[in-house]
Amino acid sequence: MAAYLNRTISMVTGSQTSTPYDANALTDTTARSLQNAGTEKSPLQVFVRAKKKINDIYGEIEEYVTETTQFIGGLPQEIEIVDKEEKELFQSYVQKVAAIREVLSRDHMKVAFFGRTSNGKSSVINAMLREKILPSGIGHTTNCFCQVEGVDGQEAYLVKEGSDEKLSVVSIKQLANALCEEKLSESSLVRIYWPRERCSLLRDDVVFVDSPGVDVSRNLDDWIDNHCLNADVFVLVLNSESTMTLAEKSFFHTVSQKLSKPNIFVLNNRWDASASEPEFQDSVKSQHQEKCIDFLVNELKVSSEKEAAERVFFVSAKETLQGRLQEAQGNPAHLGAIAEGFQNRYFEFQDFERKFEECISKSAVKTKFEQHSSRGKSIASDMRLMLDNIFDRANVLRNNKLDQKKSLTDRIQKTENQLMLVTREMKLKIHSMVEEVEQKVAKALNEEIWRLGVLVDEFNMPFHTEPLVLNIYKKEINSHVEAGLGSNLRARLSMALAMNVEAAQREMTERMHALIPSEKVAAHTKQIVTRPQPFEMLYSLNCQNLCADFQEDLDFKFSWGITAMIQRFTGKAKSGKKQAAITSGREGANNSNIQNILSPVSTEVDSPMCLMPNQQGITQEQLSMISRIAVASIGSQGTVGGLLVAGILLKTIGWRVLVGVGALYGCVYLYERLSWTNSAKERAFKGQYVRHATKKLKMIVDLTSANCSHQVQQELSSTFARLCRVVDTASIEMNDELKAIEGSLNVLEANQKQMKLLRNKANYITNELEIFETNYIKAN
Ligand SMILES: Nc1nc2c(ncn2[C@@H]2O[C@H](COP(=O)(O)OP(=O)(O)OP(=O)(O)O)[C@@H](O)[C@H]2O)c(=O)[nH]1
Repeated sequence: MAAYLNRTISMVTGSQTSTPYDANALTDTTARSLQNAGTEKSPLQVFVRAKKKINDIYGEIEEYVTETTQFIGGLPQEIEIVDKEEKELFQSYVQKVAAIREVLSRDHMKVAFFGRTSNGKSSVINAMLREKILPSGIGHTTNCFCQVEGVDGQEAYLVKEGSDEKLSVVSIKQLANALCEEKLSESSLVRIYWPRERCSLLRDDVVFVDSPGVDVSRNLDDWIDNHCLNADVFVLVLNSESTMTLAEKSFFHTVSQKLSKPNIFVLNNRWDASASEPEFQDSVKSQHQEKCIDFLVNELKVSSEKEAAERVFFVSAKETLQGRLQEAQGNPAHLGAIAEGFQNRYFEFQDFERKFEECISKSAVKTKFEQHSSRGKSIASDMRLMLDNIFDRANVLRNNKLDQKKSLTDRIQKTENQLMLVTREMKLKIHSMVEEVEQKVAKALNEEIWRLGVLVDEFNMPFHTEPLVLNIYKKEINSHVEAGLGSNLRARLSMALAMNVEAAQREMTERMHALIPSEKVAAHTKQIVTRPQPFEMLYSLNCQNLCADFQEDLDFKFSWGITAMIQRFTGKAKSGKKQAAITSGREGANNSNIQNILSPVSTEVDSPMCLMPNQQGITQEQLSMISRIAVASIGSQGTVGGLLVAGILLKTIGWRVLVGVGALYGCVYLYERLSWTNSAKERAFKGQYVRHATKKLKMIVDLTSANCSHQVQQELSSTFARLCRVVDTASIEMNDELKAIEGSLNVLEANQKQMKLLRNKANYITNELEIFETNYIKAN
């Protein structure tokens, strides 16, 4: 081993100063360090390093593809920037990379040996492996394809084609037996796993394929298809004792047809035989050399003449193996029965090995890793392209979302401003409408009150002074007046008012709808609870309560009686002043007494009119009392006075005139007394009622008009409030929408950031592969 290393180093460095045997003098440590140096400088290390590097890069690619696929798969559904097909495409890249990594892990440098039976193919492999692994012997020993490859651990085993069973192999004899145990098809493959540690070539991932002799089979096409297509180097093992046969030539013709420029080495084996005839050695060698070069250059056209000269060797596998086995035991290689010229043949074998290593390493790196590298670059570029597309789509979506956000923000702002404006305007509108309604109702009610007499005259229920009947009459006349007034007011006002209210509501609705996005108007309009019936004004006159304190006075009163006269005179004098007082005090009276008047409780209290003082501080009751005293004083007490008055009158006017006047007075009295019938009483009742009701109704004009205006205000305010709620709901929805858009934007931006990162990673991977190609493929 040490000698081999020494020579290898000499050949690599070009130094010829030390002999192979000088290595014996080297210490173990020096030998080991040389061995390491040799290993590190071995051309096979290029493949080993390249394999490690491309494996590392593919590890990164796998990580990258997995990360990207997970990222794409995890993109939220609502962000519709990736469809199902794309996700599946990304997923397919994970599988592709896994498959490439699987192939990569199995990538090795493969050398296949072909030649006629017994040319020494197995012997050459054994010599290269420095151990007798494959059985060799006279006759046809290799009856199927045998692939020798390294395996971790100490145990050697073989696996036959179509089986997973590991058959343990300890010795060569066992292996030979195992191979012969059953009849194997000549193109079937037996894999022999040999501990890597026992052979540097196996450690460096070189796989050896031994074949049955090309002269024993006609299925050469199958051989090539099954075992040769991924071979990096072919070694044609010839028997230097004879010439190249047609079978050998035709096999390699087929190989060169199926593969583009295969790397072919030609080993003229058994060259030790030439030692017995040294006089013909050179001429035979040059003949063989010429033919082999011609075969490679002119027939197969796989290499130039210069290259071909470097690929033809004259060796002795048998001797080399023997020498190496001696070395392994610590003996010189030449120990034992070795023919003349061993040293040169041994050197030539080593030369072959070095060139073979250079060639196979270069070839395998190029054929295997160049493909992986370009596939890796294409995967990275595909991923980057897909990410670019998705990124662009995300950008379009983001710009859309930004536009949406802007228009929605503007819309919300505009809605808020408009809502304030419309609210202000609607407040004014409602206020003016309310005032208008108040005025209209007051005017209409006043007019109706002035026409109350007509309404009362229309009441034609039979009248009777009997108290029970009179009570019913009063109730009915109250109802009649209430209903009549109500219907008159409705006829005059309701239609116009309702139309005004509806017009105002329509305007409100239109103004408010203008604040809601058009697409939402329909949905929101449904939410507005519309009134089942159109707006109708209620005039709560409640005459029953209002006139509950009405007290009729149906006693006969002589119109020329003293009391009536006093009342007439005092009434005329004071009527103007009284009317003014009532008008000016009405406001205050209304405010203080109106609730009492309208409320049922007011019926139980004394009539305000009964208690109302006149302008001189005398009540009606007091007035009546005075007139009664005056009559009584004349009728009962004043005999003297009466006589005195009569005497004065008699003396002044004359008794005839006095009697005439008295008779006339009596007639008038009689007339009035007789005409005080039921219908006269009814008229008197109605007159009194009209006066009373007019007085009472005038007191509630303001309240009624205020009540009506309040109804309008209520109606319009509630409509406006409902519309405000609708606008508020729409605003809330718009705000929610805005939040959702902002959320989507955040998600999009975060995803775009991640996409950029992944794109950069793809660039990094491409860059790594470029460097790999520069260092390992273009440098070769
Ligand atoms: N003298 C001499 N004999 C050799 C040499 N190489 C191989 N032999 C012998 O030739 C015989 C056949 O060798 P193998 O290695 O089995 O030849 P092979 O091409 O593998 O034969 P098959 O497996 O039958 O195809 C064996 O007896 C070897 O010892 C050599 O370089 N010189």
